[in-house]
Amino acid sequence: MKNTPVLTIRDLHQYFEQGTINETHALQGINLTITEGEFVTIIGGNGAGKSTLLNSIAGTLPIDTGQIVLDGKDITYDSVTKRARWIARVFQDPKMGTAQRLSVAENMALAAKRGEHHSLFRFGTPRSARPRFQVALKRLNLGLEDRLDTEIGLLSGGQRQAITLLMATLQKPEMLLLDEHTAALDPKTSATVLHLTEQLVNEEDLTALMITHNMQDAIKYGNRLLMLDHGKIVVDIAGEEKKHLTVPQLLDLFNKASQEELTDDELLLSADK
Ligand SMILES: Nc1ncnc2c1ncn2[C@@H]1O[C@H](COP(=O)(O)OP(=O)(O)OP(=O)(O)O)[C@@H](O)[C@H]1O
Repeated sequence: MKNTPVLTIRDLHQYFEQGTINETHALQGINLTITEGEFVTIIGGNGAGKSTLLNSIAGTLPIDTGQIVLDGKDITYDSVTKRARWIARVFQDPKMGTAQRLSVAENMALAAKRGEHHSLFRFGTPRSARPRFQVALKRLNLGLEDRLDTEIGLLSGGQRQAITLLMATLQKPEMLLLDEHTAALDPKTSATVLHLTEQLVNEEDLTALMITHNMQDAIKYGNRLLMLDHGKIVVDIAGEEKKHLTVPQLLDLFNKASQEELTDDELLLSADK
């Protein structure tokens, strides 16, 4: 049902090296509710807290203060492994998220069992699952349905990210976290994988959170946009307002909301793409 909260974050604070001269207050009281079917893009300068936010949700960082509720369950103190039953994540590095020496089919078989205890893994590929994997791969339109027995490590970065994405959604996650998952790809491949991301999110009715450094992508994809600055959400735009947003308007919003003028070269370059 739409408008049902999937993820609720209450007053989340994250510190690094607390109490030392190097203390960083990386997340400064984040309050956020993401509802079913929302595809949220997150943008912000270097060090704004984007990865820290995703790490806090995924559980790779213990939370200093605050609460995280996923689909009604308080997961604030749950382990990464436990959260993996409900949260899928795709990283920037195409080598992460797949076992390089295993075949496409073997990787997909493991993904289909995401979140289950490792001792339950039956290594190898149940033959009965192969047609299902082929159908899923065909949707990528990259000819990968004929490469079920190819070692994943032999595929290109773009092909691997496409498969990782597919694997993340084989068992519908309650939340899909995309951590700059196209940043290591060339612009054309990045566009293909982003298009595929949108297609999967829409077709599977997923709830997703995607970090990007590219302002145009942040505007083009998804139905809600958050901008982070110094550990705070400074822009939160959704629906029609987001659809009609332009890069200069977004830069303007950022400069109005931010503690400092946007000087981040990477972000500016991305904006020009
Ligand atoms: N493990 C860590 N130890 C110490 N400080 C950290 C650690 N991880 C992040 N930080 C600091 O926390 C702040 C937020 O970092 P984070 O990586 O979340 O930013 P980001 O928005 O993802 O940046 P980028 O776009 O550069 O990846 C930064 O000041 C960073 O230096």
